[in-house]
Amino acid sequence: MLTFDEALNFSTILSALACLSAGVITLLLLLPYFIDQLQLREYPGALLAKFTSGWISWIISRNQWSETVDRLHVQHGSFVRLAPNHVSVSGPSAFEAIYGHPSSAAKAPFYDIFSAGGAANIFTTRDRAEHARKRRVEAHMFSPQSIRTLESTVSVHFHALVDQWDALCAHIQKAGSGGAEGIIGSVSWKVHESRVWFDCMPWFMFWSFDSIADLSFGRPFGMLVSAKDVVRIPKSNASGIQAIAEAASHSKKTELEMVEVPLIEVLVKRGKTIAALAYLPAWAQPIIGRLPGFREGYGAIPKLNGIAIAAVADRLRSPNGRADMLTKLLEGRDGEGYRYGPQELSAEAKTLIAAGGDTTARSASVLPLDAALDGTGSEIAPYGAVKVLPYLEAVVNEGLRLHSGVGAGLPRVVPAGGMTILGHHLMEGTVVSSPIYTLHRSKAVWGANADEFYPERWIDASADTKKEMMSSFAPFSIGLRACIGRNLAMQQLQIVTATIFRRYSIVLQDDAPLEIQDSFGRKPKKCIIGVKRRDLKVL
Ligand code: HEM
Repeated sequence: MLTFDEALNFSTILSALACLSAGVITLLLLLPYFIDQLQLREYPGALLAKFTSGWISWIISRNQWSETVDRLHVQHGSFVRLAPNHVSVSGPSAFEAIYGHPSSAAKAPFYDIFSAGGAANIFTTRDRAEHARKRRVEAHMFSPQSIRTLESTVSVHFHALVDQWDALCAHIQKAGSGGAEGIIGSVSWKVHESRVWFDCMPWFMFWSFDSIADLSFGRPFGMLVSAKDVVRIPKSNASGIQAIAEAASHSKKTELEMVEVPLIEVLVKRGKTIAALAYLPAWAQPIIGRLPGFREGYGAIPKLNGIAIAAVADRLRSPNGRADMLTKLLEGRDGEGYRYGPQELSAEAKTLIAAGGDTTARSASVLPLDAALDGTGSEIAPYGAVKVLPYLEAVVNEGLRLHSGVGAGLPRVVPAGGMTILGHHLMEGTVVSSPIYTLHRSKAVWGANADEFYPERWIDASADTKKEMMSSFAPFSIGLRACIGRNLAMQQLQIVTATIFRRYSIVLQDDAPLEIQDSFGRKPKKCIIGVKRRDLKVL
């Protein structure tokens, strides 16, 4: 038992320790601000952002990333400080300076967490030489010519999607003048007012992930047919990597124990957390990642690795002879004859699933589609017939402008010698980014109706205005690190928009703005639509 004096001493020591820790923490936060090594003190922004990268992480974890940065740019102008070492610069010239071909700014440490538990891949690597090597190996997989040859593979999944939606529409007749409701797989539907109503997001996800899995590994996940968010992963990622190595070297095949996980749910949980953690120092990520609110998303990171490992292992253990992207990755060599090993193969496969599996179309016009598609004799819009339709292209562009898959600024590090942007010299080592969300909504470029979905702007624009619009339109980013899957994404978006809007009459449940998950990827949380078959004379 402590005496009164001892207890007093003990509590004095505790208080002193607490004061000391608070002092050290305050000093650690304040010192860099006053030393101002990167000379960023003059840049405006949220007060906390000047002292800690915890501020931007907090904003991201609150689902307010793109809108907060956009609001700060409206309030303060082109330059906004997002963290002690990070400045966001808005506008087309800044975008070009940071990401365009002449720029040698490398990706920031932000990207490291995206390779956690696996090797760096084409999307995450920060090393210029490694990136160039990967890009050389993979570029031909995504050339317009290669993409055209994939049309017959992806068409199977367009058919599977319309088969499911036709089955949903059939409930309208069955319900007669009354209502009805039910579930296909894990997606619920309701019939009322002569339409079937459902959330289209899971359907587009199933379609998109099945297509990318088929293109990449020669077999779909089977989500569209089962209408369920279920894929299989190895019980342990290490055993999956071992299975890939064995299959690649044609040695014995160890039995691989598998478990089922929900892919879309894993991606959503991972997406909500990973970008918030990514801006924190590497040592803090596993600590914060284990706190309530982050734990589930942090735990989802290795699961995505597992999904990629399973897909590669499965495909190598039972090849089907089709020339899918994995075949090309296996055969692919850079100029020096380098080939991917098991870790690197699964890391690249992860990027294909995560980056390529989330492409959705938003809206379209039916009139020019009928004229172009009548007589093609196909239920699925052939790419050759739809890629030349200006209004369809305008609709897809407008969807990509307002709902671009990535809204945030992609962080880069200012290279040796510094970088001058809009007349401001930024020092070597400064993290710099330019937000796509703000670029796509600038009233100076897009006009007073910048926040409206108005495809006609792409048709009505004069040549000069169109040029200005194009320099402020970068859904796939630009330069050396621009999206490698752009051709595939545009082909998929144009076919799905044309096919769906030609076949069905679609209305939104309400006019309220879509609720968005604003992580590294931006996407609607859900989108309820009312669908019925259009009365087409020719199909
Ligand atoms: C509408 C659909 C898509 C959008 C809006 C989109 C957008 C982007 C953006 C903005 C980047 C730059 C990311 C950064 O710098 O951090 C990127 C990179 C990338 N995307 Fe996409 N993407 C789409 C579809 C696809 C598809 C279908 C694939 C492949 C199957 C793909 C594969 C990649 C890869 C591998 C990179 C990294 C490229 C590199 O660093 O060299 N994307 N994408």
